Amino acid sequence: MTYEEMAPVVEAVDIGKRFGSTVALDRAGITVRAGETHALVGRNGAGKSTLVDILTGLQAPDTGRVSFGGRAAPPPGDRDAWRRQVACVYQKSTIIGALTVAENLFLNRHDRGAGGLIRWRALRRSARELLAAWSVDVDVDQPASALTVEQRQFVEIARALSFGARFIILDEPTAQLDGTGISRLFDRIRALRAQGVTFLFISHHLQEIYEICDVVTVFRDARHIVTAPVAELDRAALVAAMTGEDVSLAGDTYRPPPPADAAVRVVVRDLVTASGAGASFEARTGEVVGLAGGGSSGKFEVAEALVGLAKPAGGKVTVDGRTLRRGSVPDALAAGVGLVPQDRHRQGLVPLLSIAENVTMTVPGRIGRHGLISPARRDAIAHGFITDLAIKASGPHVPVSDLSGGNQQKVVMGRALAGDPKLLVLVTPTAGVDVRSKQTLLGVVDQVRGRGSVVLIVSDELDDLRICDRVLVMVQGRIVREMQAGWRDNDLVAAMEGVDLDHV
Ligand SMILES: Nc1ncnc2c1ncn2[C@@H]1O[C@H](COP(=O)(O)OP(=O)(O)OP(=O)(O)O)[C@@H](O)[C@H]1O
Repeated sequence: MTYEEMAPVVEAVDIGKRFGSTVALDRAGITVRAGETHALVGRNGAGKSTLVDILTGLQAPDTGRVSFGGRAAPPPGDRDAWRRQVACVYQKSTIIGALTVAENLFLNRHDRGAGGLIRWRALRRSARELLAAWSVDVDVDQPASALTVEQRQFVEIARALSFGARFIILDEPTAQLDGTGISRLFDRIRALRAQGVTFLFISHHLQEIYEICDVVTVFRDARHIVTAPVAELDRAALVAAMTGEDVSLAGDTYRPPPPADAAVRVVVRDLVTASGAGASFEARTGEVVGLAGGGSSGKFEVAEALVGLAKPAGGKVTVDGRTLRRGSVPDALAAGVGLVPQDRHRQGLVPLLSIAENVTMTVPGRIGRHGLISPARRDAIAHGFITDLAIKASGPHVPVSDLSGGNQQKVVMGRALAGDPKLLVLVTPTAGVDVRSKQTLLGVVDQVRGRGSVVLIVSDELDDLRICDRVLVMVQGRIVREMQAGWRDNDLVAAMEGVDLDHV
């Protein structure tokens, strides 16, 4: 039997799925063959997550059929049968932090001894054996909350394999990893692939697709557009398939820096976070400053202390001469700070409220007076953002929970912009956003700087940092380098890793 004749690991044919008037999938499908690492790409709202829900049995399709290894998928409610076929490792953990790693691995399938008692020693041993079998080096007795993102992903993969599944879906697995974490994940994917595990890999980072995947499937507007070996679809063709148009993503990113005598608007003086990271810097009218660094650099802690999400241990922040009250987001908002936080699920949005309610939440003054809200004004503001940020939604009243992940991120951006901020702090602003929308979001930064505001971009994404006038690089809780626009990628990456290429 040739490779092509072998039944695919998974095949989804003619899948249709609607949510009310929204068509999420329109006779779409995918075929994934044994041993390949298969990428699924598409713009925000193209239908990727909906397909994943259908492939993992979390949602039933309206039409079409799914089969695994040539056999029809299990009935909808039979979770155990689905788990034996497929698992998805999501960006959001499905691990329970309060339980140990061992308990998480064998949750609800404890090996019970006489009298129905859980045999803890046996359970821990099985957990250790399981992780050892897949070369995952993690202490099974520690609480799962102590795991890093990377370890958590490995534990979730091992758990999936222990149910018998040899087909694993990774949903934007690199989104929360730094450079070294990503290479370790890729090493593991390659090793598992050699052991016969098949992956479906979802990512908005196209270079990752070329690095780790063999085959790519593109969805656009709820439809399957193309499936091809990655070697046969270059970057331009891939983006064209995703967007339906010939686009050049390059573009001239150089802008002249603000004049040296531009007024200083933001001063961060000796800011120290609870964990001991620190930063001091100033920013001028119209300046875009990057704050970069790897996983343990402390950049996120500094950003949280700066905007009041966490209480700093010391130092002060002033915006246009006004000192922000420590640890107070309301005070930061009142002083004209706009924020796109790192965790949009916890700090970003109220899912059940509409786009309009979410984007105007922090600016009651703009949508009414004396406590009376003008729905028309609110909708007008939301309409503006839906157009400017290219949010894929039928209108301003759609609840944010109905939007795809990338479109939710754009709503968070809209909310940060709604107050016409003097200082806009963007933490990993393009996480989960498709290549084209990334341009739109970063283009918005240009408009904000054009109005004289200061923008702080906290990220380790080179595309985010490229639009900055200068980038402050943090390593182990300190700013160690300042790099002016025009840096070379290698130099910035080396600086973030704590290596100085000029001196080696
Ligand atoms: N529960 C739901 N209710 C209503 N509409 C939904 C629901 N889930 C998804 N949709 C809609 O279905 C479409 C496809 O969404 P999906 O989440 O599958 O996109 P995606 O390709 O995963 O996008 P992203 O890259 O942003 O994660 C979108 O228009 C979305 O708004």
